[in-house]
Formats: sequence, structure tokens, C-alpha cells
Amino acid sequence: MSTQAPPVLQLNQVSVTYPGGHRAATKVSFSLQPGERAGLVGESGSGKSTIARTVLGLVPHSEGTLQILGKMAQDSTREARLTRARMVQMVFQDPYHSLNPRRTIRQALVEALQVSGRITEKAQLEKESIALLEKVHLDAGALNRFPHQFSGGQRQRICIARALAPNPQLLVCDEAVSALDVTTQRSIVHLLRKLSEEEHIALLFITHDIPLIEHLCERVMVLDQGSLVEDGTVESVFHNPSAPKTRQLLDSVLRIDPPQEV
Ligand SMILES: Nc1ncnc2c1ncn2[C@@H]1O[C@H](COP(=O)(O)OP(=O)(O)OP(=O)(O)O)[C@@H](O)[C@H]1O
Repeated sequence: MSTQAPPVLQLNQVSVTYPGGHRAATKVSFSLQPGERAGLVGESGSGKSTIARTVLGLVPHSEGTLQILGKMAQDSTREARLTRARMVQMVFQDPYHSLNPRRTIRQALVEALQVSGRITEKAQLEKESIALLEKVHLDAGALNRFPHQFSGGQRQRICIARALAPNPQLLVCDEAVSALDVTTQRSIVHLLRKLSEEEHIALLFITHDIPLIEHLCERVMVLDQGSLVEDGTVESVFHNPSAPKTRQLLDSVLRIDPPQEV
């Protein structure tokens, strides 16, 4: 009898209350399978970043359970913490501030590889750093340069390369392309999709920009005031939304194309 692999991520009735008593997430449940790409959308303040930070372990959840690869996130053993840190990586909104301006790209990548514990031999670090750059379509010439010598899109590629250092199974992208121009957004989205397909990495893609989800995700979830009000395939949710909030979000971008008459 074959045992099914556990979901990469599983939230079961997760609630988050910030100090001071503000409840930013209420009984949120969803799971992500290996390689699955899900968009998480919602109005400003609906709790998207709270969910991202909770998945990363940066914010504790007050109720419910959160599992990474079948392991309870509350498990505070060293092994459990390392698994979480390796398996779940984040790509932040601002590629300008995500990289230390005083460190070369080589230093940033080597450090990420060393912290991950995946590469220990010094001779391998350079080779693996170049391999990481190749994955994001940059060449070895980038290694000696500093972040300010790159465009915003190239910096975001470097941030993605760094996030790939531990061989993660889940990338949480919190508004990861919002600071970029439209053309660059598309190229980063294309890259994320390719990486997810080729390396079987699951994506939780948080965005205000609903149309971007169509290019990247097969599934979309909608948050409204901390509650998940919609969860389905992109096609079903975009063409036949069930929650009033989803309809409102879709109307606000005026993007549903009417069926073409032939
Ligand atoms: N550290 C905090 N302490 C208290 N309340 C917080 C904290 N961080 C966020 N909140 C509140 O929790 C709610 C959800 O915030 P969150 O940042 O998760 O929303 P969001 O959907 O990501 O918003 P945006 O799209 O504007 O980034 C908001 O009402 C916010 O004010």
C-alpha cells in the first residue's frame, strides 16, 4: 500500500490575534499540495500578510493547527525548526531593501547556502551560487556585483535565487512583484511559474493584482476580514464567483472578458 505524501502546507482552523487583541485571521483552513500554485487575494487589511507571516512562523497563531510537510509547526525541536526554515522561503515585496547593499551577490548567496546547511564544502559554494543564478536567468558575472548595480527586476531575481538556496518546497511570495513595472512583473511571474513547474515548488502568491494570478496560479483563495470566503480553481472563481467579496474584487479590476462571439 502506497502512503500519500503529506501536503506541503496545511492550515486547520487557524486564527491569529495580535497583541492588543486585534484578530487578523479567523479559522482559516486550506492545504497546498507539492507543486501547487495558489493565489491569495483580498482587500488591504484583509489579513493576507498575516497569513504569510504565520506560515513563516514570524507570527504565532492563537488557535488551530498549522503543519509543514505533516509536521506540526508548534514543534519547537531543532529538527522541526530547521525543516520549516528550509522548506518554506519567502520572497518579499521590496527587492530594493531585501538585499544588504554592502554585500556582493556572491556573499548573499553563499551565506544563504551555508545557513541552509545544504552545502558544506567550500569548493561547492561557488558552483552552487552560479547554479542558483542560472535558475533565475542571471549569469556568473553577477557574483562580484552589489545590489545597487542591478535593476529592480534583476534584484527580485536575485532574491528568488537566494530563496531557492535551501531547496524549499514552498515559496511564499508577499506582493513580490508589486514594486515592479508591468513588463518586469510578467517576466518574474513567468519565472516563478517555470520554477514551480520544473522544481515542483508550491507557491502561495499574495497579491492585490488579480489578473496576475491568472498567469501564475491554478487556484485562488479570497480573504475577507480575516476569513477565507472563497477557494477554488482560477477558472471557476473568476468566471463563477460564489462570495460577494470575490465579485466585488473582480468588478473592481473590470477584467472578466465577455465570452467571444464567433
Ligand atoms: N503587528 C500587528 N499588530 C496589530 N495589528 C496588526 C499587526 N499587523 C497587522 N495588523 C492588523 O491586522 C489586519 C490585517 O493586516 P495584514 O497586514 O495581514 O493585511 P493585508 O491583507 O496583508 O493588507 P495589505 O494588503 O494592505 O498589506 C489589519 O487590520 C492590520 O492593521
